Amino acid sequence: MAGWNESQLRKYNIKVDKIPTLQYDDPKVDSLLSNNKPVLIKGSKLVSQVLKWDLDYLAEHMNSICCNVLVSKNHKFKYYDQKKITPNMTFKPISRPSPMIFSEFAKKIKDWKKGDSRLYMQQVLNNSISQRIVSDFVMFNWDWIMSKQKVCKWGSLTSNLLLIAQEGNVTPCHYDEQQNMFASIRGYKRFILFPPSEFECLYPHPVHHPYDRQSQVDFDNPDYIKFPKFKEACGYEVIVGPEDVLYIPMYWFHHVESLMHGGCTVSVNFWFKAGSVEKIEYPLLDHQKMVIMRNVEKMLAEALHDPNEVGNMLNTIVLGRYT
Ligand SMILES: CCC[C@@H](CC(=O)O)C(=O)C(=O)O
Ligand SMILES: [Zn+2]
Repeated sequence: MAGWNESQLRKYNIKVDKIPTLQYDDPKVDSLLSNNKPVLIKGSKLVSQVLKWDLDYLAEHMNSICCNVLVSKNHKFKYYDQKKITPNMTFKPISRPSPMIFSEFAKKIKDWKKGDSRLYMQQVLNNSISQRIVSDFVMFNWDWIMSKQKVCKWGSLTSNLLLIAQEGNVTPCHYDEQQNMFASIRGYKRFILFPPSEFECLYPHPVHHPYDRQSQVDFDNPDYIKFPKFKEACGYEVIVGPEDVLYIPMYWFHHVESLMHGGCTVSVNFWFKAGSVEKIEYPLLDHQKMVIMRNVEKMLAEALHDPNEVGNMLNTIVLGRYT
């Protein structure tokens, strides 16, 4: 019945459990959402009006729009923050931005051969795209998604990213600081999610590194010497297909891949700001501890006036005293 099979998944040596799959009107959906627990939601019809968004349709209606496209020498598209690249830093990312007009992107995809650089379009949807795309966009099931935003007391919707990936593309393991309702329009994507409690097993880069929020572990070839606890990482796996909506809680790590031999995937995400916490309760939640750790790194870098001094000071504080 499923439109995919195991041979289309990349092989990793990671322990995974399942994520609950529920119908959109199941009352358990709201309790999982409100408790920052991932859930795959079926039947919401969030993007049912845009299932026609395939490469040809989008090329026809976005033809000359210049879009944000990433180019990678391999299959991984590891995001980096350009603002964190300092002049005296030697930073050589594998994937880099290469803006191009949609028709050029579509042509490169069609003509793509093994060995060519891979492409990944990640374009913010706004009203400057094109009349037709805007008129499709307003047909999303906004009543439903806004009702979820309300019941979970999330903050404002910040952006919708239109994601067009080649089969086999991977977004390596990272976390985001926003709530995410991820909708699949075409194709199948495999998600491996890890709760904030797995922080110690995933070794995110330092906050001041361009790869802030990204795991240092290469899932294709993990360095168990540098990252020994990665062996103990426990994740959750789910395949997201057309019309499915996956809730990715803020601060949950996620690895995402477009299934191999499955053709291009088209997805749209809905990023919401976190809600304002009424009052802090103890014990703290794991994601709140990630926020505290981020603030400690930021504060120390500020006080020391040099991000490279932060590690030394943290070691001085901890080694032989807290360990
Ligand atoms: C740039 C966003 C990419 C996306 C993962 C993917 O679909 O490849 C993701 O990580 C998210 O929606 O948070
Ligand atoms: Zn993400």
